Amino acid sequence: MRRRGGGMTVLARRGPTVLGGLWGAVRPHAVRLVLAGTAGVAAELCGLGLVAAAAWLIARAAQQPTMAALSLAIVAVRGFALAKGVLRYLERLAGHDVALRALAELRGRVFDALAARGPAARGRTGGAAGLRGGDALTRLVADVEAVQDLLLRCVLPAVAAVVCAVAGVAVCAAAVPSSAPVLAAGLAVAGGVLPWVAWTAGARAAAAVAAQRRELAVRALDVLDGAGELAVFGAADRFGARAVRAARRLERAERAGTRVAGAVAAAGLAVQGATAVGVAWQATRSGADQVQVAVVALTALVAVEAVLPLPTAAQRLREVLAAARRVAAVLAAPPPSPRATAAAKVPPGPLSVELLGVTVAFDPLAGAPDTEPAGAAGLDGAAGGGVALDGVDVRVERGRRVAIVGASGAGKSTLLAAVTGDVTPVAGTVQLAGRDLAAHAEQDVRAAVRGLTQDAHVFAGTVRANLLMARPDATMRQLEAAARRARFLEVVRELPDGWDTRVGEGGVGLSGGQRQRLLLARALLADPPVLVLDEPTEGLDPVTADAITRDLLTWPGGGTLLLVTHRLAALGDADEVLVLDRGRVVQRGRHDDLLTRPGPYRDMWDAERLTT
Ligand SMILES: Nc1ncnc2c1ncn2[C@@H]1O[C@H](COP(=O)(O)OP(=O)(O)OP(=O)(O)O)[C@@H](O)[C@H]1O
Repeated sequence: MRRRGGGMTVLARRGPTVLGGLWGAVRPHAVRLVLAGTAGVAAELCGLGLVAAAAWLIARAAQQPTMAALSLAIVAVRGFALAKGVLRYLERLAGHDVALRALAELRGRVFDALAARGPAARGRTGGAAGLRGGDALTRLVADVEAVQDLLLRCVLPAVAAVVCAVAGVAVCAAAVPSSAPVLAAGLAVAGGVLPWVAWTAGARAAAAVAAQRRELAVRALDVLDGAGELAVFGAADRFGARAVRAARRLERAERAGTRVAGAVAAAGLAVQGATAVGVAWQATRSGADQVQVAVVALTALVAVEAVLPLPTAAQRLREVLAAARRVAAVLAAPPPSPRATAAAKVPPGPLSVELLGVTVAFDPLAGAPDTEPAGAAGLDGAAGGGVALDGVDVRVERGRRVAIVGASGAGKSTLLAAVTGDVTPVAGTVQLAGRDLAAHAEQDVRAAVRGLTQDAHVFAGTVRANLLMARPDATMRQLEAAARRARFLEVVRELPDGWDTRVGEGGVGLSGGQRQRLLLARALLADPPVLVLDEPTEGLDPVTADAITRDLLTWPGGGTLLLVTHRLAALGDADEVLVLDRGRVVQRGRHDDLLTRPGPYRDMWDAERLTT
């Protein structure tokens, strides 16, 4: 359950769990952290001692005592001044050292946590972690980086401030006891009230800035990505003006945030001055001499100064905690579906695939499969409301070639994702070669069930390397055979450097159809025991598409084939056609038989014939 709310109480409730998740990364460097903290505290104390000793020295010197009476104070001033510089340097050195080490450790842990979840956590269909690619990257880079500020800008300054404040009160209490409560009150305002104001008011300002930043990003992307269409429709000026208005709103929000920070900083200085004056006044009233008054007044100045960074730390803490919470969520997420300790061996050759009452539900907002059991998730059993597959029962015998068709959004890709293990059903099981997917080692399943998904990627490199990654030991003959079947060989021959032509980022641009044929050739070269192909002929002309589909369905040898397609014309050779509608198998059989019966398949067939 997610709870909204601001204020320090929220930090108190959530802090331990969030910080607990991060402590693991800092713990190996705890000694360095303690060293940094000690050096920081000692530097602040030296600053305090320096001012107290200097104040005493100046005030006492005005009374023209003997040199011997001043010598100890002179040495103390020199000693404190030198030590303060050295200790401050040590604190910076050790603090940054521990922060960077913890950062590297944390980044490694987040990476391991993401990697342990496998592609399911990052792919198109999301996964148990529910992270999309961009989100995963943000957590790995920006969020982890923000967490280092927790040490450098929040924890270390806070520790130094508290110790310095206590020491300041102790010095005042020793010099003029009645001045100590005045200093304590000033410290409470500067170190308690002002950080709370910064935390509360800063949150509102930060939320406004974040909202306006998002708004500007959306507007700017509209203008940049849609520049062509906007020019055609004569709407470029209108959209440009909207982006400019969003930029102005962001500027106003940022100024408001800066005003808050400025006001808090000014209030801090005012409190510092007022505390010093108040302490001096109280000391004078209680009959202290000139030297004592000077010592307590300057001590108060330094003690309050030590807590002045706290409001800024509170503001930063709010941002850092949000990042820390996201990082902790990655670290604390439960491991992927449990695998059997003694994984069953995947047999060689074509494999049977069976779905038994498989239901897959997506959280419509998060874009990740819901992993709650069906009852707990409140499913009503009907498709819709995030249910992509609804109790699907299908058995595909080994070596069979099955086509899966249906309207857009019917659940075809989700069915393939369930078979590859990229989504975890909320109910039912998927079996490979008669055993649950979970009974096999994950890498064995990935090696046995693969092919072409909708978000397959062309990598930056040569055409040859792009294909060989599916089967590094493939011979030239195998390479050419796969390319020929995918109608990609003719494309290779036209390319400037043939197989050695560079494609992908920074390479030769491939058309949508050429890219699709490359990806299909790669899938065919892999030749896995279960080949899953999601719309392999998308973007190709109908004649080529049908020829490829016919080849896929009739080619001798090869593994079990699950083929998602929108074209029905070439499905006469499929062993079976499954018709999906809103997550359910509503028809199944051979192409010719299905055409003899009224139903969705014949409707789709009629529609296809009309359009071609
Ligand atoms: N990552 C996701 N997050 C949320 N909902 C999803 C996600 N992936 C699929 N869905 C939903 O699941 C349902 C089935 O989607 P799926 O991609 O399986 O359909 P499809 O039949 O392959 O469609 P198409 O032919 O358009 O590719 C749709 O309602 C879709 O919105």
